[in-house]
Amino acid sequence: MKRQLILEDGTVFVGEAFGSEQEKTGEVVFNTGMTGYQEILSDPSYCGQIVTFTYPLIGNYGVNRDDFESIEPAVHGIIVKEMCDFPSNFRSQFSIDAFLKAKGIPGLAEIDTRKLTKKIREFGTLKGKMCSMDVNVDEVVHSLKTAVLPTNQVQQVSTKRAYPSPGRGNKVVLVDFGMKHGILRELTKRQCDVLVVPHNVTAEEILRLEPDGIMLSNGPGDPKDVPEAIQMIQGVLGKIPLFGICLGHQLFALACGANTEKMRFGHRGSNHPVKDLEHNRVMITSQNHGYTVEEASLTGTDIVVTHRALNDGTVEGLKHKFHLAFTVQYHPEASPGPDDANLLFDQFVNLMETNKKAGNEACLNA
Ligand SMILES: NC(=O)CC[C@H](N)C(=O)O
Repeated sequence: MKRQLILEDGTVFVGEAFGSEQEKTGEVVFNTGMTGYQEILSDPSYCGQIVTFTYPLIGNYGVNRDDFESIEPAVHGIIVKEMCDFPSNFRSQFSIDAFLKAKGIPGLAEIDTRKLTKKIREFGTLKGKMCSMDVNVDEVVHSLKTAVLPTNQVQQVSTKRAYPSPGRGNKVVLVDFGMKHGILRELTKRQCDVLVVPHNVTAEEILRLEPDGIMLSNGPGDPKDVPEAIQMIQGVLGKIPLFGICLGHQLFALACGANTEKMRFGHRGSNHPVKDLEHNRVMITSQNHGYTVEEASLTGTDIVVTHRALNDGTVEGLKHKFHLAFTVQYHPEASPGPDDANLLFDQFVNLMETNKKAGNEACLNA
């Protein structure tokens, strides 16, 4: 069966349909990872987006029960050059096609994904719609041009209620803005006693729990659409050690008085080189972001750049000059991708330990 992707600039890509028959609109983005499609399609930060894979063959090792980054995928569509119909792997339980059908997500194969990616690189991310062949293209283009992207993605994917992930180590409040489960796995691996809380938790609620640390997760959309989180961060900063990832990093920057801006086409993939400026080391990182912290806006704030993207020089890490708080724009939990930056979770545990030993003084006078 044929299906088409219609873009807001009028471009139409006709290919083979797979997955669900639902028609969905979204911001079309590309991911340059060579593996890890299951983690990518279940990463809640893709909420409302349609993901094109630049790697030409997707689906060959199937979908298994272990590699999900969320229970309900929030992505609005998947585009590939070639979809493997007969996956082969000892862990595979179903095909992408069967999985997407069950989850109401449309797929499109056999289109020129290089052409689509080049277009996005040149013009920036575009709104698009995955449609059947009998729609009126002009009408769809018109509706895409006037469509406003949603602003409530974090609300859609964040947990509705707090839930524990018990451990015997440091007490961590993990704020779920659309958390990848890899973050929870890394904290659990380090024996942390985690309480996952919804995105709209207040600073008072967190302080009442007396945690040893607070972790801000990744999440979808524009960080400026989550003002309640910015306020919460201002309320806990300097009182509890803090570690933020991706959306958490952007929210931290906003809370400290810096600014964020939308990038032309963002960073999505598991092969992004980042320089750790403090240790003069380069890491290959996993990334998925369309916004970035505007470097010029850091002047006059109390935060400094600790990491930088080597491809385009954008800010990839920050730390507070006076408080125990640091954040990264990339994904140290990997899943998918290289775990070069995994030690940041150890660094977070060390901060919590240091602060506890100092009777919380370290946090105030870092
Ligand atoms: N993975 C993330 O947390 C992404 C953050 C934000 N939604 C962005 O696109 O920049």
